Amino acid sequence: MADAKARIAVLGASGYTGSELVRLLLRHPRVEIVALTADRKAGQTMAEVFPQFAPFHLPKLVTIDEVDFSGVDLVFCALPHATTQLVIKKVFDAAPNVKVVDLSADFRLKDPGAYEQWYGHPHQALELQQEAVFGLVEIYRDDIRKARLVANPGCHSSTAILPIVPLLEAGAIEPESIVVDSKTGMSGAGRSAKEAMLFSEVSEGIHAYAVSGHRHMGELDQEFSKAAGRPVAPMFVPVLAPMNRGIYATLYVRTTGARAEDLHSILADYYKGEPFVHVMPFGQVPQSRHVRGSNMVMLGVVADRNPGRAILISTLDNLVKGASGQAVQNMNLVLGFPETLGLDQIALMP
Ligand SMILES: NC(=O)C1=CN([C@@H]2O[C@H](COP(=O)(O)OP(=O)(O)OC[C@H]3O[C@@H](n4cnc5c(N)ncnc54)[C@H](OP(=O)(O)O)[C@@H]3O)[C@@H](O)[C@H]2O)C=CC1
Ligand SMILES: CC(=O)N[C@@H](CCC(=O)OP(=O)(O)O)C(=O)O
Repeated sequence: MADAKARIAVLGASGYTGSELVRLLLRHPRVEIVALTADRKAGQTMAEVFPQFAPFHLPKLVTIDEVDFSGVDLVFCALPHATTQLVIKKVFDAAPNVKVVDLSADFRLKDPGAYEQWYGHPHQALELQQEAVFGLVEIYRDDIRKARLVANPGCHSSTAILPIVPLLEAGAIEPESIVVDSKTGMSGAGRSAKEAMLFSEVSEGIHAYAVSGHRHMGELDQEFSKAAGRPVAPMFVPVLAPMNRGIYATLYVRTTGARAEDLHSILADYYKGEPFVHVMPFGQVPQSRHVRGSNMVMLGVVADRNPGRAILISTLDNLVKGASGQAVQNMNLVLGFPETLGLDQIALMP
């Protein structure tokens, strides 16, 4: 784009990922927010819903039907799963040249059967499902630059795919051995979460959920199988931890003969020069607070006492690199901006 600012709409701005987008976009030098939508909160101002935005001039929250998409360059869609398919179809009908970055799970799975298996209903926008590009920049950068519709990956999935895919591509780990233990903060459940997310239900404790099959398994199967060149079905258990933000995954693998140090070298080479993936020195362990509020992913590789096994640690902020930061990174590529623009936040510590 020339020097004019890109006109941005955020659908679902009254939710957690939508408001995180607004936080990031307000500091982005090449964009202008022209529309913000909500459902139950339509008619309110952003400052009424999120007082931290009171000092900023922002459009009022409206319903999606009130947005004129012909005046928009890029739409972020931060709506619940399933709602999104029909909304994006309508957006493209109204404005075929608009770009869309979708934060929901609706366009991540390429195989319609896999979508139906994990989400319980047939996909309602099959052509768009095939058109969408999986929005994990470090793996699909070139495809994303050319995309009209980018499907931001899930937060658990991003955390696991980033350390595992390079190792599978290198043939350095046994695909059948992968175990992903992924702890998540509560904001992952969204702002309209119900009783199970109350402070009194979640604080001072920790528990696994969706143990017999979490829908992000579909994304892991898809991306791991592609990297390995054959079907892979990892073990994956999500765990809810009493923190607001963050995904902290410990991943266990058996190697195909490589030492843990070799796995570390593969990851360090793969992510050399990547602005948002930091591979820690061998044996060092990142913490979730090292990435909180930033678009960074931190990876650690530790040797197991058994030389044929290794432990990987991967952590990111579910609302930044796991959602809205990743989405802005995608927007930067789609609109031809420098990839890191507006994403220079350093983690909040403590
Ligand atoms: N939270 C996270 O860490 C992550 C979330 N995601 C995905 O991003 C998307 C948004 O998640 P999140 O921000 O957490 O969700 P929230 O529940 O916090 O926000 C949902 C937003 O969508 C609006 N909305 C709800 N139902 C409708 C509807 N039927 N029509 C139009 N608008 C509607 C809500 O409006 P109102 O407030 O007025 O009801 C709100 O603005 C989801 O698909 C989620 O899976 C992806 C990665 C990480
Ligand atoms: C704590 C919690 O409930 N987390 C959500 C994951 C949120 C996310 O990133 O995934 P989607 O974008 O696919 O919704 C879950 O496990 O379903």
